[in-house]
Amino acid sequence: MNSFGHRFRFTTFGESHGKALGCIVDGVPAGIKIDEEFIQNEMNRRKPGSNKYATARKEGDVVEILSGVFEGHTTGTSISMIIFNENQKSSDYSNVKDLFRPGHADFTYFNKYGIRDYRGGGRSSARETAARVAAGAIAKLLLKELNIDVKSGICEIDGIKAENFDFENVSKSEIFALDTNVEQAQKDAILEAKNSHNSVGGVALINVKNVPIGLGEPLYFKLDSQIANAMMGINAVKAVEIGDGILASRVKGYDNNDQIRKNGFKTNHSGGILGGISNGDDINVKVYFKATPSIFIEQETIDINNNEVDCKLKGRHDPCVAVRGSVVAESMMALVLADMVLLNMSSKIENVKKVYTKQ
Ligand SMILES: Cc1cc2nc3c(=O)[nH]c(=O)nc-3n(C[C@H](O)[C@H](O)[C@H](O)COP(=O)(O)O)c2cc1C
Ligand SMILES: C=C(O[C@@H]1CC(C(=O)O)=C[C@@H](OP(=O)(O)O)[C@H]1O)C(=O)O
Repeated sequence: MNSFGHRFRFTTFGESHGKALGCIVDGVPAGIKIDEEFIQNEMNRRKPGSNKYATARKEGDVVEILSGVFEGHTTGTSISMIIFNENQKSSDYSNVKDLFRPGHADFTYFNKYGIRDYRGGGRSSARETAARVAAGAIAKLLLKELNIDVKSGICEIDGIKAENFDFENVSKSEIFALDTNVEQAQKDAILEAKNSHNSVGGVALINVKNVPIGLGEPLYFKLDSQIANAMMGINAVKAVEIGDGILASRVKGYDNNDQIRKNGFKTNHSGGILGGISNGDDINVKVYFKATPSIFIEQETIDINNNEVDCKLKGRHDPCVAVRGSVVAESMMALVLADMVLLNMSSKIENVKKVYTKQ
C-alpha cells in the first residue's frame, strides 16, 4: 500500500496483469463538479497502445467511479475509482519467470520479498500509473476551481533537444507551447531505437501557471522537496530539476538571483519556489526518464538460483517511457499542489477566521 499527501491523499492498488487497478482519493472538499469526460480524457492521454511510439498493449483505461461522487459533485467522502485490465498477455513473461530483467525491478523485488509477480513485473509495472492519472484528474479539477493550470511537454529525447525549447535557459525562453509536442527528430530517434530492438530516454517539462504565493510547508515539507519526492516516485525517473536546476550550481549568484520589481520577478531561475514556498511565478520542473529497461537485445543476467544466463525478452514495451511518462508527471504535480493548497488554508489566522466567523 502506498500513501501520498497530507490533506489531499491518495493511494493506489492493483497489478499490471491482475484483474484491475484503481485508486482511493481522500480529503477532497465537497462540492467540486466532477467532469467524467475530463477524467477519461486524462486517462486517454497516458493510455498504452495508442500509437507506434508507445507499447502495443492496448487498454481502454476506462475509469469507473465507485464512490465519493453524488449527482456529479464530490461529497467530501473518499473517491474510489477502478480501471479493469483487458489486454494482459502473461505468456510473454513465461521465459523470465525465474530470471531478472536487467534494468527492471525484478532483482530487488525478489530479494526484498522472496516472492514476485513476474507477469509484467506486477506492482512494479508502470501500468500502476494509470491509477495515478485518475487520482491526478481529481486534483486537477480542484486546481481548476482556483484557475491553477498544470501542463507538460517533452523537451528532450535521446539527447535531442526540442528546437523551440531553450533548454539551457529555461527562465528566459518562451517554452510553454507545450502539451507533449514531440518533434520530428525526436520521433525519429524513438523509432530508430525501436527498430534496432533498443530504447531511449527523455526529459519532460512540467509547467504550472497561476500559482498562488504561499504553497509549501517549511521546513520539512518544502514544496520543492514534495515535488521531487512525487516525481522520483514515478517509474524510470532518475533525476528532477527545479527551475534552472543543475545550471544554478554553475552560474554566479548575480545571474541566478531573480531580481524583484513591484509587479513581480524579472526572471524565473528559481522555478517559482523560494525557501520551499511558491513565490507566485510559474513552477517549472524537469523530470528525467531513463531509457526503457525492457529491450529486445540479448543481455546477461542471473536466475533466482544465481546461475549466469542470457536474457532474451518477448512482449510489448514502450521504446521511450518519457512520452507517456510526462502525463504521469503532470498528474503527480497536480496531486502535490492540491495537497499544498489545502494545507496552506490554515497558515494564517485570517484565513481560519474567514471560514469560522460570520461575515
Ligand atoms: C509511462 C511509463 C511506461 C513504462 N513502460 C515500460 C515498458 O513498456 N517496459 C519497461 O520495461 N519499462 C517501462 N517503464 C519503466 C519501468 O516501469 C521501470 O523502469 C521499472 O519499474 C523499474 O523502476 P525504476 O526504473 O524506477 O528503477 C515505464 C515507465 C513509465 C513511467
Ligand atoms: C500496460 C502499460 O504499460 C506497461 C508498462 C511496463 C513496465 O514494465 O512498466 C511494461 C509493459 O507491460 P506489459 O508487458 O504487461 O504490456 C507496458 O505495456 C500501461 O502503461 O498501461
